[in-house]
Amino acid sequence: MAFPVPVIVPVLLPLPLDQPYDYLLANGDAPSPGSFVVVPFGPRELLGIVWSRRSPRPVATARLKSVQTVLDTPPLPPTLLAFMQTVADHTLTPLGQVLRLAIASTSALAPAPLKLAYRRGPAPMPVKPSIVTARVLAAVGEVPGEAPIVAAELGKRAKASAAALRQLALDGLLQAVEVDTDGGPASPDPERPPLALDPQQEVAAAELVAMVEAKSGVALLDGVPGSGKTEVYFEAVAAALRAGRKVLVLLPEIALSAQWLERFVRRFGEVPVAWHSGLTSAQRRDRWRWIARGQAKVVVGARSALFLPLTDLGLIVVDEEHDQSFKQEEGGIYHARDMAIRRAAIEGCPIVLASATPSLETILAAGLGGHVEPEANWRHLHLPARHGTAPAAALELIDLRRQRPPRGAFLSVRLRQALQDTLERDGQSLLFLNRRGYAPLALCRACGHRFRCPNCSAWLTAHRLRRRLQCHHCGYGMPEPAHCPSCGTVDSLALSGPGVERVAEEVRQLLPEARIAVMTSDTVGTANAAEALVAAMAAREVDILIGTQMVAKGHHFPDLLTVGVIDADLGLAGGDLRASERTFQLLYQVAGRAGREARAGRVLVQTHVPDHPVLQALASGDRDRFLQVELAERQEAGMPPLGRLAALILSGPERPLVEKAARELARAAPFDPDIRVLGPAQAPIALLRGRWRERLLVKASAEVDLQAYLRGWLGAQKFSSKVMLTVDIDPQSFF
Ligand SMILES: Nc1ncnc2c1ncn2[C@@H]1O[C@H](COP(=O)(O)OP(=O)(O)OP(=O)(O)O)[C@@H](O)[C@H]1O
Ligand SMILES: [Zn+2]
Repeated sequence: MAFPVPVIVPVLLPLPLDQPYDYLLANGDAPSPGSFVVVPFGPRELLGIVWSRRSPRPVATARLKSVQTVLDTPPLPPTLLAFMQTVADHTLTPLGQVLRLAIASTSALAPAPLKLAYRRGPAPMPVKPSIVTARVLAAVGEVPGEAPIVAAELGKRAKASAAALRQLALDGLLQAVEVDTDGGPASPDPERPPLALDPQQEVAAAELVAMVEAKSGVALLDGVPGSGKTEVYFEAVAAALRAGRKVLVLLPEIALSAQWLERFVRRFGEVPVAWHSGLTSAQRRDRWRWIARGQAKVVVGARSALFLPLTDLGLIVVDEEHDQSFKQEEGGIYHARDMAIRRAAIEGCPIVLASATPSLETILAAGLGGHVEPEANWRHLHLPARHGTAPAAALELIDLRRQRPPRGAFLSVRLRQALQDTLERDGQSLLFLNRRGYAPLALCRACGHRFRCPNCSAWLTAHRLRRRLQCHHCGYGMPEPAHCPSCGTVDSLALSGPGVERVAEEVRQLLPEARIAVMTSDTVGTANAAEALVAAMAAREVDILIGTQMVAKGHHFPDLLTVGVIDADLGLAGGDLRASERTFQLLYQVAGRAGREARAGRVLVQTHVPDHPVLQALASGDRDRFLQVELAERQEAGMPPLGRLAALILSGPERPLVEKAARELARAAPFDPDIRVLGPAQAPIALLRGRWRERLLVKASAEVDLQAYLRGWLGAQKFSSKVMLTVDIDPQSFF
């Protein structure tokens, strides 16, 4: 006689741990890897998932605790489990922390709400049924086995009250059951007619469709703004849908993507399933379930969507692949574009990276720029011209050293005239300044005291609308002071430099008749507000839109004729490795908003350094030469993408402890002739949200297995509980 044998199941918990723990499951078959379970952990109960690999430190069976519940949520698919392991290995993030990314919210696991429904019950047909009874029984069908009908629907069809149905159930003529009525989202239809593609679009679309059919490949879809990149990759989306497979599209700031969604609906007739941080918990729950059950055919989302339990993927798209928002900097540091390439490989599907200004990483991998051979399986698809007749907008540099704005103002005469002309020609203008608030610096006129954040090494930014001084790193804020805290002088607050609010003030004085709107995360705090403002701009209810990088992204405003860049030099200061690359990307993208339809556009760029390579590249339109020069410089310096970097950041509330830990860590670095460890050095933002920060930078040549080196080094380190180590592989920011 066989006794039920308890099985041992490894369970991964969403904690910063690298390994699963073993648990016992009494009397049962081991649930498949990826299944959701609830287990005791210390005094708590935690949700975890069954992992595919046993704990490397086995514990005697007698001491193992038991799994409490196995949920009937669909298990995470094996490809997602493999992907999670890949992310953990690449980013040196504990596996359990990666799991946390994949189980975005536990409420998402709640089963679908059930509805009351009726089917035919066991009691025999009455000889003389009432009229209502006859109608109801006709509606549910004669045989007990038939599919139940939801109560409300049945009541309507048979013109019967809820009470009448209940009575019939008591009589056994009906049988009450509960059904899951969530049929999932409507499916986008690939068979709707696409736009007629122009020849260059046609060629690119055909290549992408071929990749979808071949189920592999990485394509850089490199097209100037307005060339129709979206329309082109929509054809690849259609091909994947026709093949019965699913599609994941990653967009930066999905909350801002109303125009993209509209175009999707025009092409496919239905909205895709959107996934982003602005969802309510009910929306999150429904959508997660649709995805887990395979009902969502197209999912569009911000970087977090990369960890959704999609199966049968036929295509991944990363739009605006160069965008900084794809890098998650906290709670598991990863780059969604780089990880998306890995997920595509695991899923066995192609991936499209779309951009008008690809990152140097992508340029290099695609073999563009002639530096190296493209990586195997990479393709470069080029759309060199705008769709339609609109010529590219003319770009003019305004040398602020010669054409100085009037005293106390920030717009040169040339730019002021352009705004006025545009208004008279009934066109719209866009002014871009990548700085929120009114002024970046607040100081006392009498003693020069500057206001800084108590929690961060940063100056406070003045926000006029709210009459407050604010820290953009930690959110600390204080009301505008009536007197100087240092010398006591009353009314001595001076605000220095421009932010978008101040530019808006200047434009309002200049063109009082113009309708002006400001677009920053302060003025449009929610996705709905952003959507409304974009709609107002598209509907010509705004003459001049002034904003931060929020205005640069993907918008298509047919009557936008003039783009003005208030301070092109802003991003060039500071000496960040990617300062030039990023400034070029941002300005090129903003410039691309001008003159997108019938009327020609122009772009005016104010700068103090018109000879800077970035500004010369913008003025000449020679992007590829600029990229060559940048790549050559990176090669010279051994910097990414031609070399590799990792940043180690130590932080904690007590400065001496952090500094000591950083020194000890540096001292313990193993020798390797191909690796240099730089630092420790105080971080540029030495105090952030009340934590002191020290940085080390690890620099290696491209062939080195940096992760292996770091694992060997960091694995042996012990830190005080008051010091935290954060590892940032391929860092994008260096603050
Ligand atoms: N073949 C086509 N037929 C009709 N309209 C098109 C076609 N291709 C593109 N368009 C239109 O041209 C505009 C620009 O296209 P789209 O936004 O796809 O370009 P893009 O390259 O993604 O631009 P950006 O990089 O600026 O976001 C859109 O309004 C789009 O609908
Ligand atoms: Zn702060």
